[in-house]
Amino acid sequence: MEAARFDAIFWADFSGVHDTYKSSPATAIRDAVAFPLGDPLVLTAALAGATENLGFAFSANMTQQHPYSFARRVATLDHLTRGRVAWNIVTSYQPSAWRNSGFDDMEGHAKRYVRAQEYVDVLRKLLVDSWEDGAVVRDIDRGIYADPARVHPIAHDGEFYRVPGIGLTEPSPQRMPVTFQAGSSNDGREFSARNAEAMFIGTNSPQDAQTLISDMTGRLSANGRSREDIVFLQYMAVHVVSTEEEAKRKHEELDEQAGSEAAIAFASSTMGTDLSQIDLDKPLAEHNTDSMQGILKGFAESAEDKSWTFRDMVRKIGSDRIVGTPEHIADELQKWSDAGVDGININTQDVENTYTFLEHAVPVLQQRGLMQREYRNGTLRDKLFRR
Ligand SMILES: Cc1cc2nc3c(=O)[nH]c(=O)nc-3n(C[C@H](O)[C@H](O)[C@H](O)COP(=O)(O)O)c2cc1C
Repeated sequence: MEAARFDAIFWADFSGVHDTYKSSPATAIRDAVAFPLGDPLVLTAALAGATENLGFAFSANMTQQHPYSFARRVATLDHLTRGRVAWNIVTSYQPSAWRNSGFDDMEGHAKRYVRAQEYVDVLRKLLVDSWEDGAVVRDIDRGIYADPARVHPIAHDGEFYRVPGIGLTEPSPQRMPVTFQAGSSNDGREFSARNAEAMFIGTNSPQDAQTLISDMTGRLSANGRSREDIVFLQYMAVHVVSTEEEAKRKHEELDEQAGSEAAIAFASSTMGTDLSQIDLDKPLAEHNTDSMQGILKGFAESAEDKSWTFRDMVRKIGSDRIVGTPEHIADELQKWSDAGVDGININTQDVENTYTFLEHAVPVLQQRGLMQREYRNGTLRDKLFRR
């Protein structure tokens, strides 16, 4: 990926099993639905020394670790990678994840974003405010490592967290990891407008992306930020094939996967609804969920006659896709770029397809100016924002 000059690799992550479907973890275990899961932060540490420019974006939800220890781990990774880490701030729609961390149950949608805000605030205080610039003196002659007058306790006493002390880690190249966020409900957008430097979007068309970006531009400005302070990344599965016949076969194979029990189990968790209890051909209409609201609403509203069914939604959660020759892929991605989307979170779905993409699609995308040919210097933040 680094040879192809990707900005970053992204690891999704969960801290529970997807067990909403049939009220059981059996399907997730049998069909390996986001299971088993290693720890992306540990993987990042292992890959730090094998790479120089590739960014590492990982999801981490706020139930998993207290912000004090998470701040230390993230800062250590930022040191190890010399400023190449990004954190996808996840509020977690998975009841099992909350229970695994000692909560009786998952908190409600709005409250999860309130908790996430405080979590981010604590992280920022520890990583940015606690140590002033210049606090590290490292004066061997005078025997001084750091100036105590420039390292401050954060004295945080909030609704969810209490952290009186100082950050434990020496300031890292980026201090705060680049912040990603993927929720697109009203609360999710407000949260992104305040905190995110990258937003994952799962809109249904370049036009819908344009509408979302324009809505976000207003929200950013209401928070004293601007369009230039954030990048929008549409997520998309991409499959390289060389003929129409091959494309047809690939679509059939992917349709089959998208309708599989594994896909339904994952969608059940995402939608907060046991889909084994629902006629999948029923229109989604006004389905309400405490789980993933933004994408569901965007999807339901994208069909003017509101005719999308639960089965269509399962497919959508399995990811929109482009299947075609490298030139076709470039034409399609150009449409997203023209709509103002800054990048694509490409899901190549399996290792073989990843290599096919690297070999055949990347050169065409680079030729069209849709992918970079060289990295910029600096941290991941410098690279993403062309500083
Ligand atoms: C591209 C993308 C990646 C996501 N990755 C994760 C993840 O790794 N772990 C997780 O628990 N949720 C993940 N989510 C879910 C979001 O963090 C968020 O909870 C969800 O989109 C619901 O937010 P909303 O109700 O505000 O729209 C992801 C969502 C998207 C679109």
